[in-house]
Amino acid sequence: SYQMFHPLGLRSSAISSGKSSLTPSNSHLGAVAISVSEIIQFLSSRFYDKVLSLHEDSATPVSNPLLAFTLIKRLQSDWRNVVHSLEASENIRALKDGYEKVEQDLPAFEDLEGAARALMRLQDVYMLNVKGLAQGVFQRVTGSAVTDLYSPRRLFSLTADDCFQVGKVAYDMGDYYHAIPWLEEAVSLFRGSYGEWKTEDEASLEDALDHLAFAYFQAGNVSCALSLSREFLLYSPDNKRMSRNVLKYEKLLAESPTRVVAETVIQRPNVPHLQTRDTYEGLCQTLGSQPTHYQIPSLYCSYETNSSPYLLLQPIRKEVIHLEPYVVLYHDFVNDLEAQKIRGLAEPWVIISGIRSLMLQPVMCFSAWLKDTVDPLLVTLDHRIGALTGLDVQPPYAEYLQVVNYGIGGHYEPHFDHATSPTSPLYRMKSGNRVATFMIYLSSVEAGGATAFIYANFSVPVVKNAALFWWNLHRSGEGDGDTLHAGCPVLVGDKWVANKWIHEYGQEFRRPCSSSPED
Ligand SMILES: O=C(O)CCC(=O)C(=O)O
Ligand SMILES: [Fe+2]
Repeated sequence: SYQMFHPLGLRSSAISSGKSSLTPSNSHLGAVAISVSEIIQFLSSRFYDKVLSLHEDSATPVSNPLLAFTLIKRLQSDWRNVVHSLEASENIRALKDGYEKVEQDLPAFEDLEGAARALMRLQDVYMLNVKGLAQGVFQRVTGSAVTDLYSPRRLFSLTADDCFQVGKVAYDMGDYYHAIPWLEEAVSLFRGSYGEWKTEDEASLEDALDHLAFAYFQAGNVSCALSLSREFLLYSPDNKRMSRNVLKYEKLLAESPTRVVAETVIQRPNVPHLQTRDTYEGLCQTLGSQPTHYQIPSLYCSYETNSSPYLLLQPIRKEVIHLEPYVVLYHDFVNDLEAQKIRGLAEPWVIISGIRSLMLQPVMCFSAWLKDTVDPLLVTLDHRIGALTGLDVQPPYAEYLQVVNYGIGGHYEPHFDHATSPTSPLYRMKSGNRVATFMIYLSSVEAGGATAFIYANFSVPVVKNAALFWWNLHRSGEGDGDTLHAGCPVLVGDKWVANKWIHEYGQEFRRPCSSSPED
């Protein structure tokens, strides 16, 4: 029996999934998907079908001599004729025209760069193994221990060219710490598929060897650089530059043979918050590291009514997570419908671009401010927050609800919610500093995304529908330095939170001041 061939490098999967499952609200990506699917439909209705029909019944055993002849003829000349026909060139023109129409809406190189950096951040924070990532699994490797951080239902592996592009982004930034493992993976995958050229690939085994050799050289590992350069010359023996490199590396090694064994430890590139980075990443990995209630009796769970008639009817389960700073989690503060409704209200403002929201650049999140007049639900929530905390959350004593959406790799660097400088724009509301934060988790995430309190040394996993409350200021009005916190990168999933920031004014009788800075 004969194998099916797909012309034009189109895979059957790409054709059958013409109109992808993306929703129209996912603006750019949706628009692209529809246009591309039109092109594919155009191709499939004419050219593709024609070639397909040439191969019909080719899987059934050939017993009829006429059939045998026509089958051989189809494969020998008909297919070639169709491919070289005028019709084929018309189709290729249609494909190009369609591409040019959508080209400016497609992701730019900066988007690819941002996505690659997001992958590397996930790799760092969760100590993910590159080989595993390339195979579609999310494993943390510490020493010889391997932990599955997330088990996807469907494995989605990366190609050699995918790994090369990630490595290249790091390489171009002089970040050999990240470039090396990704280029290693690219080299190993390219080696395994040598000779199977893919139309969509930009790089080849030679490119990967070339970059990896130079990355090793830059990192001080001359012997690796030498053996990779020699391998390169097996494929491209005429490359003058590489021949010169090989001579240079050989000379270096001859001059100082100790380089052969020298283990070079490459440093991870400096990132902001270096001093707090290790604690932060450790807290993100443990996904909720607050001490258990058995260990510290002062931490407890209770049903909160706060003597409010509103809450007597429907008490909310309160879990005290930490005492200094005082952090509590209110379970089921909202229900699924309410959470969905708030996400929906914010969505038009949050989704700037389907593609860009998939993997985002530095701040890594999009936010929307929802005024109480937008929907009665916001007023209900204000009442609920007020009843629960005993604080006045009417404007101007609290800000509008801020809804934040994090894409994959999205995170929020360590920060304080309160103003730490007298010139902060937070004082424009003329109601003082942000005395407290009330943060609602509007979605669950599959992996990652915990809220980490760096100096206080604990983290809270995302608990859908729960709300986290903490005081940002001491009773004296001074900022509580121990509230430094961060949103850990989202490994898998779509994280949504809503913040209600409560200000100092309006709370004078609800949270009386004290001159003791410890309070
Ligand atoms: O997303 C988180 O877990 C933290 C968010 C946060 O700190 C903020 O929005 O100010
Ligand atoms: Fe915050």
